[in-house]
Amino acid sequence: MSPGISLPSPAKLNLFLHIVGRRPDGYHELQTLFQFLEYGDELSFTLTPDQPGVRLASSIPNVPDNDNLVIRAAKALMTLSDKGLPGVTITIDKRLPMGGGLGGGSSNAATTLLGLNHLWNLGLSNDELAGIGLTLGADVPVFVRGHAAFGEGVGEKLTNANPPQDWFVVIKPACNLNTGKIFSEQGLTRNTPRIKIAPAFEGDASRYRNDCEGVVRKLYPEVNQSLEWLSKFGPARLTGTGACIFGRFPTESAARIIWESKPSGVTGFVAKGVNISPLHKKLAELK
Ligand SMILES: C[C@](O)(CO)[C@H](O)COP(=O)(O)OP(=O)(O)OC[C@H]1O[C@@H](n2ccc(N)nc2=O)[C@H](O)[C@@H]1O
Ligand SMILES: Nc1ncnc2c1ncn2[C@@H]1O[C@H](COP(=O)(O)OP(=O)(O)OP(=O)(O)O)[C@@H](O)[C@H]1O
Repeated sequence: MSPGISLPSPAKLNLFLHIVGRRPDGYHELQTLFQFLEYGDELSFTLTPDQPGVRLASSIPNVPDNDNLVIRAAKALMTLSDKGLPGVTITIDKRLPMGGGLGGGSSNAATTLLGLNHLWNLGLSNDELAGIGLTLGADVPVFVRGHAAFGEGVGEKLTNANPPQDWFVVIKPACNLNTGKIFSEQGLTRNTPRIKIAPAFEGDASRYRNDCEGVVRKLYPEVNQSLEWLSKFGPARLTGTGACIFGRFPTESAARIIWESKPSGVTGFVAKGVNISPLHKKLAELK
């Protein structure tokens, strides 16, 4: 049996997302609050000393392996090392909807960076891994660092935060949504005044919003309908550029009661918000 490990690749929520400006390269400057969910994909890494290189046990639908963030992250690490590294087969057990604003691809990239740093004994620091992660996507660094955080810039300037670890009902409306398209919409709010990060948010993200919500609601009636339904029970909001939305509840049972009353055909899940990533909890157990 070849040595290997299995690691969680959790989802994130943007508890709020403000667009505060635009950089000369067209990217939007954000202020956001990231929290992890105790729910996500699972990645398994099996070393294959007799077979060099990195490969997926099976492909993800509609994502060529060379574009898969897992392969891109593994290759980025491989090129950094001059050691003869053993090959690895990576299995992705996907639970997170893709293109849902839950950061599944970015989280998979971060789990790969941390998992292979561990398995290959590369000794890279989380700062170094976050730097590599940023070249793969703006949301990768927060998953690498593994602590709930305020994100600024495009989300890479991180300040640790401790929002309440509530329970969430997450709904995936039946539409697929493209981040680039939402950020290029004319009607998008791009001038929300910057807020002072600490301690203004302490414990209460409910007075903040997601600036993408207006255009997403207009373009995707499915998102609008889901938000209308979920907001009957408390504040409900979009995560990232959507399409997923979430409602916050103080207890698991409160969240489950609402989940059980969902209209037929609605998909999603119930999960706890956590300030330390499940990935980092698992890695700490392995040390
Ligand atoms: C929406 C968030 O999930 C919030 O956490 C992230 O900001 C998404 O960041 P990301 O994963 O880097 O997004 P991508 O899917 O690579 O971005 C697709 C496209 O959206 C636009 N984009 C993305 C992020 C950003 N801050 N400003 C942008 O204008 C860019 O045109 C980019 O080419
Ligand atoms: N391992 C992967 N898992 C999911 N998507 C991947 C992966 N590798 C590449 N991708 C590509 O990335 C796109 C975005 O996927 P992801 O699940 O990260 O979306 P998201 O939840 O909207 O992320 P974000 O909140 O960062 O915008 C997918 O549509 C897919 O083409």
